[in-house]
Amino acid sequence: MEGLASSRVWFDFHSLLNSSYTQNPSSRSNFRKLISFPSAPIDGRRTTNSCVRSRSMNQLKSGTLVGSSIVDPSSESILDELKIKEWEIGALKDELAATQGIRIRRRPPTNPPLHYVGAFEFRLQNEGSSPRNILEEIVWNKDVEVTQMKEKHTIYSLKKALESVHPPRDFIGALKASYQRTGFPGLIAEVKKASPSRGVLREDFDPVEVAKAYEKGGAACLSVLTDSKYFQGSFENLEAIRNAGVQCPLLCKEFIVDAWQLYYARTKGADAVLLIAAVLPDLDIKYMIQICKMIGLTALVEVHDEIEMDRMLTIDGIELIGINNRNLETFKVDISNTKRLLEGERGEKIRQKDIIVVGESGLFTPADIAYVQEAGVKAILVGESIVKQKDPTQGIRQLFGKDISHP
Ligand SMILES: O=P(O)(O)OC[C@@H](O)[C@@H](O)c1c[nH]c2ccccc12
Repeated sequence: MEGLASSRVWFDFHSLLNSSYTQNPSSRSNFRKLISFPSAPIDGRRTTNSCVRSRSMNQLKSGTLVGSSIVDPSSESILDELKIKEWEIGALKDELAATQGIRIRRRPPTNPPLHYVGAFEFRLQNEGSSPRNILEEIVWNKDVEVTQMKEKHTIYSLKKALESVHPPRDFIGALKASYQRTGFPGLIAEVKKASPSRGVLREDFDPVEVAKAYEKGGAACLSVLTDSKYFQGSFENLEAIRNAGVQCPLLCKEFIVDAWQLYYARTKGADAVLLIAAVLPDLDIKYMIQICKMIGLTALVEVHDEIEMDRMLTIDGIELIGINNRNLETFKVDISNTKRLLEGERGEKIRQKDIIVVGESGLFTPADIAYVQEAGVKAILVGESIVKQKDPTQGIRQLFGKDISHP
C-alpha cells in the first residue's frame, strides 16, 4: 500500500516537472492538488509554503484533522500513511525548490516510518538529515520555532491584533526622500548585537539607544534583528524601538519561512520584512508579497547571485531588491557582488521595472559607498561598521565621510 502510494506520488511529480510545471498552468494546479493534501488553508486559500509541512501532524495527533474527513487519531495505519504523505511532501517541495536553483532544503518534518518503502531517491536525499550549512541550520531551527509560536499566537488572534496596530510607515518613501535630501544612498541602519560570522559586535548593547543614535545620524530606516538564537535579537527590541518615539520605518530582520511570521511582524510594529530568495521558492515569494501588500508591509527581497536575481525579476510586484554581499551559506563577503548583479541586461531590466536596489553587507568606508552607488544602488543596509562605534551617530558620519543628519 505505502509503496504504491509513494510511487504514484513520485511518478506524478516527475510527470508534472517534465510537463514544465513552472510554465504550464494546468500542471501547476494539478501539482497544488497533489501536494496540498494535508494542509489547512491560511487566509482561506491554499499555499504550497511551509504551512503545509509544519502543522498537519500535530493537528492529526490531536484529532483535529484538516480537510474534509474526520480521522480517529488512534488509527495507527492512517497516521502512518499520513506521516509518509507529509514526509513525501517535504521531499517534493525540496525537489521543486531545487529546480529553481535553491540549495537550502527545508527541515524534514519527521523521518518516514521504519517500514517505508518509497522512491530510492527520496531516501537518499533525506538520509541522515542534518543541515549542510549555517543558513540551512538557521532555517530548520526557525521552522521549529515558528511551529511553537503559532500555537501561542493563532493567525486569528494576530489578525485581530492588526486592527489596533498603528498604520505602517512608508519604507520606500523614506529611502527615496533620503536619497533626494543627501545625494547618498538612503541608509537602512541595522540594530545588530551579534552575528554567527562575527560574534558579538557590541557588548553594551542597548537597542533603543542605538536606534536613536542612528536616527540622529541621518538614517532613513532601521533594520532590527529579531532572531535570538543566532543574532541575539528579539521582537521585544523591535517593539521597544517602535514604542520609544523613533520615527524611522522599521525592517523586521527575520528568517521568514512561513506567512504567519508576516502577520506577527506587523503586530510587533514592523513596516517592512525581509524575504530571502535563497530560502523561498517563487510561489512562496509571490504569495508572501501579496500578503505583505494586504497588511501594509514593504517586502525587501534579498538575492545573492544571478540565478536568484533572475528569478526575482520574473515576479511581478517586487519594488525593493537587496543584493547581499555576504554569502549566507559560507559567510564570504565581496562587495563587487552588488556591481556584478547590476551589470548589463539585468541592470536595464531593474531600471525599467523601477525597482530600488539596496546594497547589503560589508560596507565600511566612503569608498565602499561610492562604489555601490556607482553600481546603481539607491539604498544601503549597514550593520557592523556603525554598530561597533562607541557613538553610532559618529559611525554614520564616518561611513559617509560626511554629516548626513537632518539640519
Ligand atoms: O553587518 P553588515 O556586514 O553591515 O551587514 C548588515 C546586513 O546586510 C546583514 O546583517 C544581513 C543581510 N541579510 C541578512 C539576512 C539575515 C541576517 C543578516 C543579514
